[in-house]
Amino acid sequence: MATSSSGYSRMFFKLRKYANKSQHLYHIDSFNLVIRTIWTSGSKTQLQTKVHTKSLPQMVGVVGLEVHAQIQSTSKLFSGSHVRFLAPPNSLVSHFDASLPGTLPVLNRRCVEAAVLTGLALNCTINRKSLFDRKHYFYADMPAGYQITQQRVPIAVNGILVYSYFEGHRRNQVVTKSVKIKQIQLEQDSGKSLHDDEQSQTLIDLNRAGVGLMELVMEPEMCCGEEAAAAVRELQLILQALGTCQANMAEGQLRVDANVSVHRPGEPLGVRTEVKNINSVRHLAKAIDYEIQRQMEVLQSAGKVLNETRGFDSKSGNTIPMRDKEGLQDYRFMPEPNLPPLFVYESEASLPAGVDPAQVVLIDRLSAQLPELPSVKRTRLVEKYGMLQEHSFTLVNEDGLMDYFENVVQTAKAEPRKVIGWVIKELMGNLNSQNLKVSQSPISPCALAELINLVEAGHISSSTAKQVFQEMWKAPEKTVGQIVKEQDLWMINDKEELQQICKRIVDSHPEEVQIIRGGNTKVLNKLMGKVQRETKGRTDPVQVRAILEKMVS
Ligand SMILES: Nc1ncnc2c1ncn2[C@@H]1O[C@H](COP(=O)(O)OP(=O)(O)OP(=O)(O)O)[C@@H](O)[C@H]1O
Ligand SMILES: [Mg+2]
Ligand SMILES: [Mg+2]
Repeated sequence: MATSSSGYSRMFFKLRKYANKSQHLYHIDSFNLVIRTIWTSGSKTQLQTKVHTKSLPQMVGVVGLEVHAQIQSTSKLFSGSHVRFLAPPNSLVSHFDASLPGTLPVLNRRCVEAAVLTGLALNCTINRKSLFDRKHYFYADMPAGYQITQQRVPIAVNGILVYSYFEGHRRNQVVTKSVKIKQIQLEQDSGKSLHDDEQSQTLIDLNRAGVGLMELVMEPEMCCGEEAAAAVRELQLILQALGTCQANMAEGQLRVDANVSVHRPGEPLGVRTEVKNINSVRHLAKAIDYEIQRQMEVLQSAGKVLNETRGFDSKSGNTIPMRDKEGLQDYRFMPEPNLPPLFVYESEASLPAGVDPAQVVLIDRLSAQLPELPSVKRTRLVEKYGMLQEHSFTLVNEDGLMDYFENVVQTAKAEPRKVIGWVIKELMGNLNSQNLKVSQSPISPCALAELINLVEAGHISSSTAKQVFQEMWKAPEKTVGQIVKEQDLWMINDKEELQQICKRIVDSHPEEVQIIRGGNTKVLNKLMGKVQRETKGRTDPVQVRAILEKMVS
C-alpha cells in the first residue's frame, strides 16, 4: 500500500494537531512493518526523513493431517459382519450395522490389537484405559445418527512419525524430518452414498458401515505438500509392514484430510481449511500447495481465510469449497453407554486375578510381533550391501522389491552393487513402463541371477545381457541358456577369432588409423564401435581395445 505524497501530507497535518512529544505511525503492508516517527520541538513539527523499515518474515504454510486408516480385519469393529472391498451392495450388513433397535456393539479384539500395534510402531504411549464416545451427525449412510469414536481418551497418544524425501538438483539428497502424532483413535467407518444423477436419487450401501478405522491425528508441523506426501507414504509403508491396514488410497483404505493454514513464523497459527476427497499421495501434495498459495493470495489482498471444508478437483488441480457445514456443526459428544472402558494390559503378569490372558490385549505380546520397519530395513540395506541411501528408498518403497533384490543377491555370484543396477534400471524400468507390480514380473529373481552369473563368468557381454533381458521379458517360458543359444549370443572369447575381426576393421578404415597414429586416440572408440556392431556386442570391450591399440601402434 504505497502512500502518495498528498496522502502523506494529509496524514502529517492531521497528526500534528495531536502531536506532543513524538508519535509512531504503524503501517502494515503485506510484507513490511514501516515505523514512521514524527518529532515535535516546540511549535515546529518536523517529519523525520529517517524511516525504519523492518522486514516481516515471509508467510509460510502450516499443514496438519488427519489420516483415516481402515483396519485390516476380517470383521467389523463392533459386529461380526465380514469386511470385503467390492462385495455386492448391502451384502455385508448385520442388524447392528443397520442400527436396528435392541442391537449392541461387541468390540473386535483384532481391531484393538491393530491400533495398539500401530501405536507401538509410531512410538506412541498406549493408554491402558481408553473410552468410547458418540459423535452425532446426520448422514443417510450412518443409520444410527452417530459414530462411535474415541474423543476424550483415545487408545494411543504422543507418537512420532519420521519421514524422508529427496532434494537437490538430482533429487538425491535425503532430507529426514518428523511429525508428532497427537493421537490414534478407534472409530467406525460410515456407509457409502451413491448418487444417481439420472434418476435423481441416492442409494445407500452399508457394507462399509461399522468397518474399523484408526484415525491418526498429526500436529500442525509440516509446511508443504512434499512433506505431507512423504509422511503419508512412510505411514503407508509402516501400516503395510504391520499388516494393520492395506493403505491403498485409491481404494479408500487410507483417507487423508489435509488441514492447511498460513501465517508468519512467530505469529499465532492462521485459520485452517480442511481439504478432503484426496485419493492419492500425488494429489495430496498438489492440493496442499494449491491451498497454501490460495490462502496467501487471499491474505495479501486483505481478504479473510474461512474455516471451511474444501474438496480437491484433480482435473483443475484446485481446491473448491464443499457445501458441507461441518465447521458449524455441534457433534453433541457423549459417552457411549453400551461400551465399557477399554483396558489393555502390559503383560500377563499385570493381569487382574481371574482375567483370561487369551481374551485381552497384551502390549508385550504385540511388541514382540513388531516386524522390521521400513526405516530399519533401509539402514540394514545400506550397511549390509553398501548401497546408496537413495537406492535403499527405491527398494523399500516399492512393494516386494527388497525381497526380490535379496533373492537375486543370494543366488547371483556378483557384487550387490551390480545387482542393484539390474534391479533398479532394467527390472523397474520395464515394470514401470508396463505399469506392473514386482509380483507380476515375468522374470523371476532366480532367472535374473542366472543372467547376471553368465555376465560375471564372461559367457556373455553386459550389452548382450541387456538384450537377453528383453528377450526373457517377452518369453518368460524360455531359460536364459536357451535364449543365448538360439540367438547365438555367446561371447567371442577365442583370441584368434577376435584378432581376425579387429584386423578386418583396421584394414577397412585406413583414414581413422592414420588419425590415431597422428595422436588422436579418441578415434579408437570409433573402431571399437565397429567391432561391437559386427559382433553384435558379443565381445569384451577391454579385450578389443587392447588388440586394436596394439594393431594401430
Ligand atoms: N492452524 C492450523 N493449521 C493447519 N492445521 C491445523 C491447524 N490447527 C489444527 N490443525 C490440524 O487440524 C487437525 C485437527 O484434527 P482433529 O481431529 O483434532 O479435529 P477436527 O478436524 O475438528 O475433527 P474431525 O475432522 O475429526 O471431525 C489436526 O491434524 C491438526 O494438526
Ligand atoms: Mg479428526
Ligand atoms: Mg478434521
